[in-house]
Amino acid sequence: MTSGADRRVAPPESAVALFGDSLPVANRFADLLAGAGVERGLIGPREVPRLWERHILNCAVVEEIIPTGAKVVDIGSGAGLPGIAVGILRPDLEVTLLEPLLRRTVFLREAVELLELPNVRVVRGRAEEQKELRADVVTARAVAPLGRLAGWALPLLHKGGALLALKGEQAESELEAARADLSKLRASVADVIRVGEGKVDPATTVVRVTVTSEIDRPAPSQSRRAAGGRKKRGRKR
Ligand SMILES: C[S@@+](CC[C@H](N)C(=O)[O-])C[C@H]1O[C@@H](n2cnc3c(N)ncnc32)[C@H](O)[C@@H]1O
Repeated sequence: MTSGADRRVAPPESAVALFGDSLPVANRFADLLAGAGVERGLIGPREVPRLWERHILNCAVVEEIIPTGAKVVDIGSGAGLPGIAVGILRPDLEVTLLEPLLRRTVFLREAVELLELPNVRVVRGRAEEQKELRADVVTARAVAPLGRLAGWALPLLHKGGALLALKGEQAESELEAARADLSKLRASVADVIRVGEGKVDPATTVVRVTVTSEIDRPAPSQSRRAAGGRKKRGRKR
């Protein structure tokens, strides 16, 4: 994978302060995005000068509202945002990068290996098709409108878990527009919060949707039927 050394963008002071001892790894990630990320079309070349502020730092600060040791699923990770940025900063988290496109999962697997991130793994697939994945926190940036995203994310969450959707300045109006959809999905409370104040400018706007109910599990008789399709006829005794 090309390192992007020729397009290297020096980390700003804010990155030095935020990443601390992890700065060399974050720096390697920035180089990968500027190199292979641009060459393979995962990041636009015009993003390179603003890789740190607009992408890596903007995403990494979400860690502020992720509990210690949480299982995190990053839906539509793309080039690893926010999943890899958060995984670098928080080795206590178990991060799954969920991405359907092969080209992107190849990049993500190479990046995770090169950056030596044992707490980050890559799963290829669409969020709405996941049967086994469960999480304490789901993150997503620039993947889908809030109502649709919540429809994919909420079934993956444990009770008390939260979807953290990184949104721009339209976050409040997007949340209002999605309230009816949210109320149909699963009992939840939603708010808009700003994270990274004083660390990144502008601060990152997050719509947080916290689930307050257990995951609906089909009753055993229903699940047997669902698994087998038609109801099995027993031999008559
Ligand atoms: C615009 S990109 C954003 C990538 C990254 N999150 C970022 O902020 O740079 C949207 C990503 O969502 C992925 N995606 C689209 N539909 C998806 C789905 N149903 N489940 C999971 N990922 C999906 C796409 O393949 C793409 O990588």
